[in-house]
Amino acid sequence: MTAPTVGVLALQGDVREHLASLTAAGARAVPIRRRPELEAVDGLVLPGGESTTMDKLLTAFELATPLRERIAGGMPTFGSCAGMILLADRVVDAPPDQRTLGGIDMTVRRNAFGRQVDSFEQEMRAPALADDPARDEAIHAVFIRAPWAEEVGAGVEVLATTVGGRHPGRIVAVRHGALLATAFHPELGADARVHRFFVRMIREQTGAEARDEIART
Ligand SMILES: NC(=O)CC[C@H](N)C(=O)O
Repeated sequence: MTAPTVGVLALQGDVREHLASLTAAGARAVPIRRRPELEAVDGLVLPGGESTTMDKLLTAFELATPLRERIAGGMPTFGSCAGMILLADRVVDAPPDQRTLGGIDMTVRRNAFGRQVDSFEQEMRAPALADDPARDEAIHAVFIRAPWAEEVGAGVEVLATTVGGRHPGRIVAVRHGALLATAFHPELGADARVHRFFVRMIREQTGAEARDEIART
């Protein structure tokens, strides 16, 4: 199968790192700033950065509505950190006028782990994200002013929770259908497992669409 084309929203945040991780995961990775570029991708990454700023830039670049439509239409989308906030249906501890793109039935708390100085790294068990789920390998997770999911709806699969530290047991990776979110930054460092997981999600989705198309004709 040819490599899926995966966009990285390139308005703000750590775009370059996601492009590199997606390439390492076998995708054709492209930065996205305009609507026609968005229409050409099989999946999209919403990078970390600052969700309030991204919200404003999405409106300024006239991307908010087309993005909401594509996400609602089933485009596989992966949000990390600020991107996780953008994918949440509900946000707490955010400015009252902050909007999200939505899609994942969860409430996310912004800056939940504390301020910038409270940023931390830890090894987490996340077998669902591994290349081989039978091998329970630890994932090295980097949290930078990260959110957590305060509550998730019935259709949301929890993929990872924090261990130890000041805030153990917090939900920091979820999947809801074609949508994936992590509170941490898998694009920092050489481990492309989360991006490979996302590329597999896109391949599953495009494979299913191709089978539907054949069934219709
Ligand atoms: N590293 C990050 O993406 C931080 C997210 C940031 N705290 C926000 O609210 O958007």
